[in-house]
Amino acid sequence: MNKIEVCFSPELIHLHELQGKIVVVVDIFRATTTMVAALANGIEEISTFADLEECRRMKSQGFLIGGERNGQTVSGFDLGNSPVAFIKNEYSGQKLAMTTTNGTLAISKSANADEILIGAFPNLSATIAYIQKHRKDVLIHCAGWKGRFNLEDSLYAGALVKSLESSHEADEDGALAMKSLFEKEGHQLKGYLGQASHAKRLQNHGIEADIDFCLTLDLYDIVGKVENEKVKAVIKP
Ligand SMILES: O=C(O)[C@H](CS(=O)(=O)O)OP(=O)(O)O
Repeated sequence: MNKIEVCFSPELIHLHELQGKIVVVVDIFRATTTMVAALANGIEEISTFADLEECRRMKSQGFLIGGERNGQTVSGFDLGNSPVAFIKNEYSGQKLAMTTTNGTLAISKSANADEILIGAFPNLSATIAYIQKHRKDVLIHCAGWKGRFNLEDSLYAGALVKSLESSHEADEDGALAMKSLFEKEGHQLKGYLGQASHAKRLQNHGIEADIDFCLTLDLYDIVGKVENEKVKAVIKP
């Protein structure tokens, strides 16, 4: 049986071994959900940047540039960090460069993993199917918020731990705790996560549609995967 564990913040990732594992990076609100929505709606590949100015420079190389700081679209960028911006296929065929507060940092801190997947509720089942097929130990890397624990990434971690229980043993307390949380609250994702502090921040920015989208299950049959430092869609797990 393989193992599954949870890291609750990029600040704690140094405590975990990444080599040989599939690392699932998750930032439900909103970076990884936005990446999955972008790929499912025709974006060819996504380059991620922790540094804002590096990301901005990609515009001159023909990239669409998307990003936020403190939840607000960066001045001069084409897009912010909203998954809903992609759902009408408007940017199909383009390459996206992206920088966000938490999600892109978690991806850069996962570089030593065997494989890096991009986790989101709208492609939860596809990601589960990919992991079941590839049979490796799994580490769920929650992006959290500015180094802190958050509810939404942790509940997603619980959903993965629960769904993989026949193939992956949760042998550490974080994974066991999140499985219990998902067993208790997973049936009412939108009700439970509506109280999360990041959901409230998004409400304050007037972007309730993003919350709803980020908590919708299984809209897409693709897996987001980092290949040669770009996030791409794997269509068939
Ligand atoms: O855009 C978001 O929702 C957040 C912004 S912040 O952390 O609330 O400042 O960024 P993300 O990297 O997607 O968590």
